[in-house]
Amino acid sequence: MADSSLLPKGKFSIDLDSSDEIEAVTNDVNKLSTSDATKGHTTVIEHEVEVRLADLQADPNSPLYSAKSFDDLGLHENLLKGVYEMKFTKPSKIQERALPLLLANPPRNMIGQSQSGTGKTAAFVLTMLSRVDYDIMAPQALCLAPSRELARQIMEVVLMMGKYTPVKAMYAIKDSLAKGDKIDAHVVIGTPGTVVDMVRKRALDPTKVKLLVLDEADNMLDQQGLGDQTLKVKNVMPKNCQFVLFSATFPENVQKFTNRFAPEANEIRLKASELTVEGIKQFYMDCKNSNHKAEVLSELYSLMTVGQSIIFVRRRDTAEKISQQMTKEGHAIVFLHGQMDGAGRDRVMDDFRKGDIKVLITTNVIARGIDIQQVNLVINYDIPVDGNGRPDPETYLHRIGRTGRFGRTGASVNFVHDDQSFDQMEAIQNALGCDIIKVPTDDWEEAHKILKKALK
Ligand SMILES: Nc1ncnc2c1ncn2[C@@H]1O[C@H](COP(=O)(O)OP(=O)(O)OP(=O)(O)O)[C@@H](O)[C@H]1O
Repeated sequence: MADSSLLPKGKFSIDLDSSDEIEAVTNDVNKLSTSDATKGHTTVIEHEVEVRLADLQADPNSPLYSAKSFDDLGLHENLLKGVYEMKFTKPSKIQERALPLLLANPPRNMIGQSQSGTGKTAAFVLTMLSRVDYDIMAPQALCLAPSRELARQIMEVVLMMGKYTPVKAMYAIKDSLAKGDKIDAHVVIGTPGTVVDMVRKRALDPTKVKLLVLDEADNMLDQQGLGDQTLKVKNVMPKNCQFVLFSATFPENVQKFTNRFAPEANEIRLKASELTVEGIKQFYMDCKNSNHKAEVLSELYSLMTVGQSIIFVRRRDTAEKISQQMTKEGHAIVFLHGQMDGAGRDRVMDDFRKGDIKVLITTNVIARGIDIQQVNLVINYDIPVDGNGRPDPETYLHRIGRTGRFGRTGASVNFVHDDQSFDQMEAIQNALGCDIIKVPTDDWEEAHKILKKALK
């Protein structure tokens, strides 16, 4: 059968040093509800943001800079139509560097790192949509993400970018497939446990998969978390499958796994000093004790006019408790954590995306990947620590990266309330080499002034 993929034929060579420089289709996404909000949110960008973005995209030191246009990246015209309809005018650095390497033949593995909010999703979605042979209705590109929320968001991007292609995409997330049904789609977006389950039940045939993408790859390979399931998925992939790993962070302890997972990969890496996003101003507030944190939070929200914000806590019960307290005080707030059922999580996320709800309180379950451009404040109510209680700079970066998306500005505020939490924050600050500035809790006028300036 003729190959009807959207790959440019014979256009690229593999060369790491080259880095310098319809009617839509099947919306059958396993009948799960998806939000309309993401469709609109990239299309309406305020004038100020546009000006700032144009400046950044012209600045060679910015991660949003590129010398090329999307037209130069060898993408099929049907994909370019999708990209331009999303109002993407120029690629970011990671898109410009990664796409030619990802699309080159023979396919080569990729380990790609770029700051939060710099457009990694488009890089791998365009690769998936380019590699698929649309004449064959079988899973050929599989993308794994750490949460159903992120899988749903990636699906939205697949459907928008693939609007002028005949792509059919389906979910492999919990409850997405009725009993006895099978995945018949070109592109599959899922979470690793459910993919393993579907393969075991023969609902997902992995034999024609050409491309496996791990979004948030360091998280997906974490040996104390999803690593086991992700490896099981890898083990059923065909021999010549291309492995593509993307994240904003690749901590040292997962590097040996990433290199083993994706051998001989083209690698695009960041230096430690490049990890933080310049547009996100970082603050902390020194609270007297853990009860005082709740008071400071209330005070903060009664004083500030915040666009949308996410509050991160360590424990699910804290999320519920604070949500109840703030609801009583009249704030439109919802909580989301991993113990809730899928439909409940989807509802919360959709309401938040639409902007109906302004404040979302959550655990690390959505610390990564979630892209809501209106979020301009992230609060670390609890400083992020890993499974062993040690300060966790990677999770910190991902959490604060929920704001300051693609050149936008935002603020993050850390709550500390004792020596231990202060030391944890300081350890994160030192690890990332960033400045976290104090905002007083005893002078609200001053606090208001500082934060208002940052949130402008
Ligand atoms: N070339 C572009 N021009 C304009 N906007 C873009 C471009 N590429 C991506 N975006 C937008 O930038 C935002 C961030 O992109 P994306 O979610 O892919 O970031 P990311 O690098 O995956 O971040 P994270 O590490 O947090 O997952 C999205 O809203 C996306 O639509």
